Amino acid sequence: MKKITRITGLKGTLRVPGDKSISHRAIMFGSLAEGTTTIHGFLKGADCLSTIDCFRKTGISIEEKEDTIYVHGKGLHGLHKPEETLDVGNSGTTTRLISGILAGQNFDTVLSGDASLNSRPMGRIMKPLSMMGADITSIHDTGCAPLSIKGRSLNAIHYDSPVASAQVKSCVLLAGLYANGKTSVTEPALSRDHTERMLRSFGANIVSDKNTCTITPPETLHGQHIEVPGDISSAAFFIVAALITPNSEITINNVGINDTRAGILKVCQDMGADITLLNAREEGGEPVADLLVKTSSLRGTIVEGDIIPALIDELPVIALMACFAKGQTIIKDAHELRVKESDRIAIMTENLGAMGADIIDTEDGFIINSRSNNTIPVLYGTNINCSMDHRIAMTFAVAGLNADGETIITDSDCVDVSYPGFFTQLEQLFSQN
Ligand SMILES: O=C(O)C1=C[C@@H](OP(=O)(O)O)[C@@H](O)[C@H](O)C1
Ligand SMILES: C=C(OP(=O)(O)O)C(=O)O
Repeated sequence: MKKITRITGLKGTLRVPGDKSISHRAIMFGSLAEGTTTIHGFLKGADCLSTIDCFRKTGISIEEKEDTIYVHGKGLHGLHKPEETLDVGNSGTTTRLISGILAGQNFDTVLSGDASLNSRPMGRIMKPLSMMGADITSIHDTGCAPLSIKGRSLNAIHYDSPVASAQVKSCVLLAGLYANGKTSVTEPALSRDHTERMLRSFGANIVSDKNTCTITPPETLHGQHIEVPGDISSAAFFIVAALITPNSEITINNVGINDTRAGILKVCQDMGADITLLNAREEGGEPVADLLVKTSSLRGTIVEGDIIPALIDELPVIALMACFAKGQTIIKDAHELRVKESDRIAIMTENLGAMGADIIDTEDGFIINSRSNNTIPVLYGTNINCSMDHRIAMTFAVAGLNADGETIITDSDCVDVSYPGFFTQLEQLFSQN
């Protein structure tokens, strides 16, 4: 449990933990490669630890020495049948990506996670995998995990995905490693492209053309060194905190700003935010920069269309930011928020409404108005129900810094899913005033 109260400003420099999406993929692809993959900057959040645990249970040795993770890959056909159910914890990424890999093995597995994970839709991967000839079923016939996967040889397909989801795209591409020809996926808007970039660096032949990418099954993948950039989805909480809290100026070093992830920077710019990108560079095949963020006078905007996949996990904190912007903000085309760790549309509307914000939910987003003509509306602290959803807990920690009274976050430990140490780093920025 955490109690948060209003602060007078955020000052200082920080580095956020490694990117969650890249950390998962480094373990997975390293396990399937020949030789050792070394990973620097790996995110030791609960989700990525679930990925490590699953691969260890399939016989991969993964060690940690002095902040580097060593994955001793056994090649594309080196995994073993696990002796028990693979526990995917709270992690949708682990579940959907590993399913693509397991579908093409010569053994059977069962995957299961926590209550939230086991209520998230898996039909979206069961459908394309079944088209490839995979044997994957929802054990309780709910369309959700636990999943039973009976490994077998797979057929190459072209899949037109109805949803812009990197997890679906990656699942199909990973199954494509084991298919009898070229497998391609077309998505309605481009989702994060870390799988394509990293698999290419491991030696796979992947061609991307607009919203379609095609994989030719490789003979082998080769172990790599991966430098994991800071996670922009984690940086987002500090970006918004500095923008909406008076007297703030912070620098966030080493943030991944891949175009397919950095939609929040575009939205902040549209809202009039004062953010400067410093030292833009490329590290380990991913664009990275340091971000200088200052308190800003914000205006409302419309967030919709193809940018949504590039900021999907940031929408809760963007909705909070909109409460501090002059005028109206409309967020739409974000139906996917309803099937994350919680229904993030419902939970944001419930909690921001309880704090006094003018927010209504729509089928696929929110409409948010400033509460008054003042640029600084008043939010009131209250008890936050975050349904064990890490991004909701962190969003309301930021809200509480700008609310009257106490904001109480009961399930605050859930931040460990993607950001262990979040509260300590946040506190360090206000103790420096
Ligand atoms: O591929 C990934 O690493 C992720 C993809 C996104 O999910 P969807 O593919 O369901 O949009 C995102 O929300 C999740 O946090 C991580
Ligand atoms: C949706 C998320 O992750 P996942 O789908 O991997 O559980 C997230 O981290 O916000």
